[in-house]
Amino acid sequence: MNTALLQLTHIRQSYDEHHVINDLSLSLWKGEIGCFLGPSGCGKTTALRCIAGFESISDGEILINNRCVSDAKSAIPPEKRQIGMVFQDYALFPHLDVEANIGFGLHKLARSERNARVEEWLHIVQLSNVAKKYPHELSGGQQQRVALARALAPQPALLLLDEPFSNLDVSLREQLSLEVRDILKNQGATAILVTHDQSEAFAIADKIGVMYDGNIQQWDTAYNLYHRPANRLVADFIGQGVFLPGKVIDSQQIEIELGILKSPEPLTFAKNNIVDVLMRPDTIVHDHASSLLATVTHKAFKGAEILYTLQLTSGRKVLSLVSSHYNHDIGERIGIKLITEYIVAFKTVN
Ligand SMILES: Nc1ncnc2c1ncn2[C@@H]1O[C@H](COP(=O)(O)OP(=O)(O)OP(=O)(O)O)[C@@H](O)[C@H]1O
Repeated sequence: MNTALLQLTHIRQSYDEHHVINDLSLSLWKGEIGCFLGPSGCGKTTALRCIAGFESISDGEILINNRCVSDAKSAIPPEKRQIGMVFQDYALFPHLDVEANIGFGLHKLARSERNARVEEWLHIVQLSNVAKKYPHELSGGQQQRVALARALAPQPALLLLDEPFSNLDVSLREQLSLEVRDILKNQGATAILVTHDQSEAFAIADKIGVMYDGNIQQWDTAYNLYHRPANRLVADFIGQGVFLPGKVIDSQQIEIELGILKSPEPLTFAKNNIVDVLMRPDTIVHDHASSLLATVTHKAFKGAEILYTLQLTSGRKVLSLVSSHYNHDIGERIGIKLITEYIVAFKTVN
């Protein structure tokens, strides 16, 4: 018995001759928050629209709660899929006040029950004090909270959020995405979010699908996408870093110019293979006592940390994230050491 709340199996979708979704599969479990992350045009919104039922699919199958809602031959209309939606532009009803917006999808409930549900959601999204106001009288963040409450009040099986924070300024975006995560988790809601903002995806999602050309390259936790990227596309897209050439010594060791890296698990390369090894800014750690030296060629102040660009003896450059208490000058030579839990390496492309 399949227990995923949402299951996409080899789905395809195209506009005319243009294939937008190519053989996309995923499982999202009840109570999980998923996210489609990827560059513009990779098909994130289209994938969400297929799940919502606004687009039909030409191949594969979409199941919600074990019920087929779309396949190549048939599709259940959006309003019968038990989904809630939150859009980038909030899409609130301008002629209805906050209370009426939240109560909009609750017409099947008796009036007292509906009022109680609206009251409860006003409290959850902390908008009881503006219950009688109209959307145009609210800030962007408040409007998005109303949209969230309106979508969740009817208790949908699945909530879909399309770039919900992109109209908000950066600081509010981060704060609201954490708030929304808490609300979804407290309600036990299952949700999928579309974004091209990594920090937003990291802040809110349990599982993130990095998309390219209409397919998911890796469906995984933020930690694994960053530390254990499945391929070069994911490694390049997620976080920062550079590749250094390395030589495979044996099944668990690779030599790079900074020393020998040991892998806790067997590597898939043959001895003497030349590979590209991913160096994240947190792999290169500042260490006064180290005799391994690198020259500061650039620095970007980030507040708590400084992101240094360091030139190695070979002339190659790496990044290093260092506490901003260590404020070095351009041209200074500083001690570094390597900290790696996993080795991320890919076959060198010529
Ligand atoms: N209604 C449409 N008709 C024809 N082509 C479309 C339509 N909607 C989207 N596309 C095309 O499908 C591709 C994927 O679009 P989609 O909006 O899903 O990408 P996205 O990853 O959400 O991008 P963004 O981050 O820019 O919103 C793009 O090449 C786009 O031009």
